[in-house]
Amino acid sequence: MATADDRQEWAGYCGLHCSDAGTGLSLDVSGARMSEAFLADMAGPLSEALTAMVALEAGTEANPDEHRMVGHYWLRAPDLAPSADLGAGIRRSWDQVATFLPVARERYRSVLHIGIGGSAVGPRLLCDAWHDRGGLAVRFLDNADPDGIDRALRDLPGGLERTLVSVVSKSGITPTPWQVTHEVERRFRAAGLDFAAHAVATTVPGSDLAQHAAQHRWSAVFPLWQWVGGRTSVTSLVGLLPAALAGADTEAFLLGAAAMDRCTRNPAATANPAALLALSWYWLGGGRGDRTMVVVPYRDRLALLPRWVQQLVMESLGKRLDRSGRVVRQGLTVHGHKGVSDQHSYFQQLRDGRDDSFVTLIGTHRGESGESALADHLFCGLLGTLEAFAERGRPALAITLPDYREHALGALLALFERAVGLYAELVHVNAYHQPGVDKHTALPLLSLRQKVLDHLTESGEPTTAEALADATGHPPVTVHRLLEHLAARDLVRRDPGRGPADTRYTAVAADA
Ligand SMILES: O=P(O)(O)OC[C@H]1O[C@H](O)[C@H](O)[C@@H](O)[C@@H]1O
Repeated sequence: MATADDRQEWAGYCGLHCSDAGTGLSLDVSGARMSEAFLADMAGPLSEALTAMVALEAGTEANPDEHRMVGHYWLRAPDLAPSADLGAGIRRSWDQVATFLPVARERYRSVLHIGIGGSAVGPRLLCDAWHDRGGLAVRFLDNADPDGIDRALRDLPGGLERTLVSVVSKSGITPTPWQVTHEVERRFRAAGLDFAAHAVATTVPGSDLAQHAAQHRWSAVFPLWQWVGGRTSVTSLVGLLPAALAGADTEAFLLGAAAMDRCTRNPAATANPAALLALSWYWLGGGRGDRTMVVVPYRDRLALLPRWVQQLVMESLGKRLDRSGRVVRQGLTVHGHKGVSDQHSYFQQLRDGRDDSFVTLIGTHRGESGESALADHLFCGLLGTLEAFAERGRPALAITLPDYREHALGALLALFERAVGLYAELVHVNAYHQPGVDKHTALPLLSLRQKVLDHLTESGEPTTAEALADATGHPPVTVHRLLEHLAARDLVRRDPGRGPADTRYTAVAADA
């Protein structure tokens, strides 16, 4: 017999349960326990947010700080683009991939995808989710770690001679992809291979990367546009090219995203899953991100989803200023990995300790055809977690998908893109620029590295960090930290003293 609490829970669940027939996605935000009064109070701000979203999709300068439009929704609905030219450009980019695919499949067995941030996180999620679609083996070089490159090149199907190098950088100037590309080019040269014949670039026309690819006669250059941000580029060729090379059905992926976009244009909040998510985030975090969002996909193939959501949310919402220039230091912290695994780790704190987060559990009803009843163990882990959090009064949201195939995943990613855009409107921040990101943090230290090695080589004398600081004009702490690294790499000899101040360093070898 249902108790009064059960009936109350049931009423709240039914009132806010949102299912979209077009995508099969269902959203349950009842665990947020939003009040009727809150929903009523937010009707106005939400209406304004939805109106701003209509203007954004019509091509207004929704990113005023960079004087740009925001066009990732047009990527899956080119007819929405504010000009026929833009729409035609998007379709041409699809045609360019379709033409390239058979050539690539014939010539290559592997892909080395070089990119970082939004030029890697989304593509990696797609290629991991659909790793067995029978296409090329796609490996990601998304960090400046030579060991990571060695690992990616080890046992590369077909070896370097059958490998396509796909360099993705919207701006075309991000240092790490450049450094990694030069390193990979060295590996190709050492193997006696013509790197340019194996290389393609995806970047904004006219960028340094585009010019470099043209000058060095790389195989192809695929287009990006300034009105697509890195964190919202997964439905551009940034995601479509690697996914297509991996053998995925990228048309279904775009159709799923477009279907969710249609659903999240609905002005009725309770029928708009993105609106419900944005309102839940606002309610749970007081519009200040006072609770951390923990994203937990209950599928191994979606284990990289939290990293994609993390960049999308935190790079969009984590802003010092709001749109009127007030200092707000906004944000919404995201972490997570996968269920059920995480239930046996940090869930202890989430249920029992600090009450400063909310979970968003993401499950799929189906996996691979004919999978065992273990899939029910997995899904019941999700359901059990919802109950367990409710029991402790800890907020938990749930998103369920029919499966993790292209259409469903397109819908899921589009849902989060729209929810972030609506939430940003509710808290009045520009979600589409990233003034806090410095692409060039390593460059001054690399320059100092060379100065230190040159100085030690010229002097030949054991030298302290402070003396090198004076000689190079850098703080002694910075110089000492770098010297300790160079000593550990046997690039300088370290004569230890009692502490950092009286340790001396001498050059031992030419710059490695
Ligand atoms: O694609 P790129 O221009 O190389 O940029 C790669 C990344 O650089 C920065 O970190 C931006 O904040 C990210 O949004 C972007 O995805």
